[in-house]
Amino acid sequence: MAGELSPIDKAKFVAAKRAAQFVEDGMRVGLGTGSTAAWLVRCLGEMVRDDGLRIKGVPTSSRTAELARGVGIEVISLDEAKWLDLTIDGADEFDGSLNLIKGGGGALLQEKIVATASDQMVVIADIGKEVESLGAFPLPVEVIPFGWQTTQALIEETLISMDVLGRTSTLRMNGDVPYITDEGNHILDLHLNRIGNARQLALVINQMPGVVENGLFIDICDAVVIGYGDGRVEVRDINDGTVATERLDFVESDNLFSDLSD
Ligand SMILES: O=C[C@H](O)[C@H](O)[C@H](O)COP(=O)(O)O
Repeated sequence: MAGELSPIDKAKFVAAKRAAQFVEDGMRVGLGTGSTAAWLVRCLGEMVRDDGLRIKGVPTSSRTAELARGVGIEVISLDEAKWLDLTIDGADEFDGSLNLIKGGGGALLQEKIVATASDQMVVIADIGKEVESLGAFPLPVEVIPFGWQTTQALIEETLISMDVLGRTSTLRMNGDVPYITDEGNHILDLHLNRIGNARQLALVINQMPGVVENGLFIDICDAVVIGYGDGRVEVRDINDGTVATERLDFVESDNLFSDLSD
């Protein structure tokens, strides 16, 4: 029931519901991963089922692919789509320039490839994800399993030489075993506290042997839809500088909202 959802879940839901309005008939859409993106996929599934919306979705993880198929969205690969009209995804942090940390759910690699292959990327997030400076959320870095400890040591040494605060990293675990991404890799989470120069850090990390990709999304996101627990949503567009706030009045009555609480 709607009343059982936390304010954060309500915020994620309204952000996703509002962002779904950006999706037009015939579009090829990148489908993000995570709890906020899952709301988006459900909203789009409802639009496909009830409004006859025809879209082709490119999922950014096996989890999202399964959910998208389950709600009736036609799923295609990025190679089939080649280029996307729009990608909508969650984020772990976003700053005032709409630079992001992503990968808290382990899907950063496919997410970055898909977002970069899109005309537009829209992030959906609850207001708690906004930060003045990126880095309080541990920065995920996808590394190949071969020699991961050597890669980790190299990353840590480099962070020290760059005088980046924090300097520790941990191998992400799934219970007692290392977490494995969809691409068969591991994730190192870098505990940095605050990232001064995110652009430089992203470039330096990606130059290291063993690193596949990092979770910093710089100059990729075009707009953010921010949800609040009371049903308000704010849409900020970095390209034209517009900010619009509205309240979605369907919160308590929406079928998805009352049926699902994941
Ligand atoms: O790897 C996961 C993704 O980058 C997610 O989009 C990110 O972690 C945000 O997830 P959530 O919406 O569950 O907070």
